[in-house]
Amino acid sequence: MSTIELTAPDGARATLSLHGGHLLSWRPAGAPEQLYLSPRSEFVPGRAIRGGVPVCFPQFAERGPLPKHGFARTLPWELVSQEQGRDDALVVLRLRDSDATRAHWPHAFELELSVRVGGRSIDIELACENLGDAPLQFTTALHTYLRVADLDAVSVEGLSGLRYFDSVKQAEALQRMDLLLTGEKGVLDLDRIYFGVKERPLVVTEERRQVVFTHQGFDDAVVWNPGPDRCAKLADMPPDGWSEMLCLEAANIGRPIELPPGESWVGRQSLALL
Ligand SMILES: O=P(O)(O)OC[C@H]1O[C@H](O)[C@H](O)[C@@H](O)[C@@H]1O
Repeated sequence: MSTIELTAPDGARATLSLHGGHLLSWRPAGAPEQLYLSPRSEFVPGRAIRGGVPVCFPQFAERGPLPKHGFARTLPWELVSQEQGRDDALVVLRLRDSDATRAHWPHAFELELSVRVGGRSIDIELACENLGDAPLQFTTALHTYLRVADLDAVSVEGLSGLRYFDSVKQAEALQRMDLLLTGEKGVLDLDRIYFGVKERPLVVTEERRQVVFTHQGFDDAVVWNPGPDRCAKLADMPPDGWSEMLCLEAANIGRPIELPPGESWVGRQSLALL
């Protein structure tokens, strides 16, 4: 599979795959790998990579008639540009409509994924332009798999007061506390869509490490960990893989993005290692 290596002058690095327009690895300057990539992931055309940052587009999960999470994560993307700045490195990838996309979704569109890495942060930007002459509508997510040493020691802050849909219990609930302890027994098998997160920063803490997630253009956030039982059923995950990852996804699910002809939408997820 074709991969692209980005290296900023300060040594911060990222690796992307043209398959799926998929960010596979992020190593901030002077720090180890921050993303989880399953050692059992398949890297074959037509299948999604397990880990990194899959692009869910134009449908999140099974909330519609399209294949799960849409088609963007399973198709080949093109390289548009790659450059090194004074203190960062940037790559832009593109996916345009094709026979493969029109077989599922009858729209002319251009999707661009831009990744900028430098210092202790990474910006992942997804843009969609409607190239057709009819309006289009989509849901989307940047499905980021954060690597953690031990899920039991991880907490997420920034979600208090938000409504969420619990996809495991198939029920809505309110997040009362600011702290979400991801490894707690009652919380394992965590699959929640938090609505109206907007630009609130979400802070993931694990012992002395903190990663701050900030979003622009995304209204919602998904927190997902399969837990041991569901993980055992995922052929592309090792049995204990669930304890080494936490997905924190920037998403637009509750209110699909509607684009009139010629209009564009842009969403950005930034991760900073403190
Ligand atoms: O296994 P995948 O198709 O990659 O989906 C992985 C997960 O993605 C999201 O986080 C959804 O909320 C989950 O319900 C889903 O299980």
